Amino acid sequence: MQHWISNLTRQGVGTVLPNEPMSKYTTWKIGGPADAMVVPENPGQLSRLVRLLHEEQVAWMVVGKGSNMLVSDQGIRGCVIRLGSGLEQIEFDGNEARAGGGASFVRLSIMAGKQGLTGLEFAGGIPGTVGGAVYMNAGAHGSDVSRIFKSADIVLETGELVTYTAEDMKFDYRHSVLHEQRGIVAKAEFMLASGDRLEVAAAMAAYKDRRRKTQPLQQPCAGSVFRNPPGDHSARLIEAAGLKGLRVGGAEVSTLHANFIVNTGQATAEDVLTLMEEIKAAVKGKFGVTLVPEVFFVGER
Ligand SMILES: Cc1cc2nc3c(=O)[nH]c(=O)nc-3n(C[C@H](O)[C@H](O)[C@H](O)COP(=O)(O)OP(=O)(O)OC[C@H]3O[C@@H](n4cnc5c(N)ncnc54)[C@H](O)[C@@H]3O)c2cc1C
Ligand SMILES: NC(=O)C1=CN([C@@H]2O[C@H](COP(=O)(O)OP(=O)(O)OC[C@H]3O[C@@H](n4cnc5c(N)ncnc54)[C@H](OP(=O)(O)O)[C@@H]3O)[C@@H](O)[C@H]2O)C=CC1
Ligand SMILES: C=C(O[C@H]1[C@H](O)[C@@H](CO)O[C@H](OP(=O)(O)OP(=O)(O)OC[C@H]2O[C@@H](n3ccc(=O)[nH]c3=O)[C@H](O)[C@@H]2O)[C@@H]1NC(C)=O)C(=O)O
Repeated sequence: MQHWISNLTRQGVGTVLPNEPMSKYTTWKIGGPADAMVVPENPGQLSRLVRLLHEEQVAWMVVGKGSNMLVSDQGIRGCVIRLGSGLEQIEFDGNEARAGGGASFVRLSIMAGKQGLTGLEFAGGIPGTVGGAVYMNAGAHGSDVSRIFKSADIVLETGELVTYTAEDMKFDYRHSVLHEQRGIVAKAEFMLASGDRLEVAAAMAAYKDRRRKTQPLQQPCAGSVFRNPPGDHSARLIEAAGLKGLRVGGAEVSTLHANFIVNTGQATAEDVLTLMEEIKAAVKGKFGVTLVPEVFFVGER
């Protein structure tokens, strides 16, 4: 076992899982092993873990629910951090919601609705963590995280804990400052408004119904594969290029939604990457538009 892995085991910074298959932690169900996954159970363990990795110069990354991530078949060299139960708590204080970075974003939205709070209805079908949603400025149905975000406690690469406001986060379409400055969202606060419980529930049910009809929720996928180009929809371009149903190995352009790639059973990361390249080439050739991936490819290739 590598020195740093046995060292982490001794340091009490959370559960250490050597050689952990990442396919268990991605919604595509794809990905080779991480050298080690570490699951800190509380903010203190998280800070100490990041500080130790920094001191030992071990490469690390954080995974939420792996719903926007393509992990290489060779897996990930270094440490993958996944937030444990003490970083999944959700609480409400008046119109404010506070959630650990590892909390389910869907669960947060459902609980907010039950409290009679409005603002998180859009999150009902986004199957990630609060940390992943803040990192991505996740959004749907005309809203996104930036509209309700108040602040976040973030552990920086050095282990230092900072509190970032909405301005600090530099939110944009599927973008936050964390794309340039590495850090882990340990906790986030959202400012909601008091609303009508029944109206919130009805809006969420309508969004859910629309998703069921337009997105392949029953097949392993990672949501939209490509960002939308300004003023257009990647799905429209991919469908118009005649690519629905196109397959490479076990990866297929969804026949329901053209910007989703589904794992039909045994897809590898290479299958998905090759299919993405074919889609990009066809759309560029036909419409002159360069599609930009929304999903992150991580690991060794
Ligand atoms: C069926 C389906 C529907 C979807 N619909 C939508 C949608 O409508 N709108 C939308 O925006 N997205 C959608 N997505 C994509 C995805 O759910 C979102 O991007 C989500 O916010 C990712 O969260 P995650 O926890 O799974 O992040 P992951 O995929 O685990 O990670 C994504 C990125 O966030 C980083 N990250 C994760 N946790 C943290 C943390 N605590 N601190 C700092 N960085 C972190 C990771 O390092 C990585 O770079 C959909 C996906 C699926 C499968
Ligand atoms: N295709 C894929 O690869 C994946 C798709 N998904 C989809 O994403 C969505 C969220 O997934 P996940 O984060 O894992 O949460 P869950 O599916 O675990 O949802 C947790 C609970 O919330 C309920 N729920 C989910 N969405 C809504 C909503 N919009 N309004 C009200 N209640 C809701 C669920 O009810 P109920 O059981 O009735 O839905 C369930 O009781 C689900 O629709 C799921 O099917 C999730 C992961 C991977
Ligand atoms: C799923 C994601 O977010 C989704 C989010 O759920 C939905 C709903 O708000 O709006 C975006 O999709 P989208 O632009 O494809 O929205 P949809 O409403 O599904 O489709 C838009 C339009 O594209 C066209 N369309 C869609 C699907 C398809 O197979 N073919 C097609 O031509 C239709 O004209 C449709 O009206 C987000 N995607 C991006 C890249 O911005 C994600 O980011 O992972």
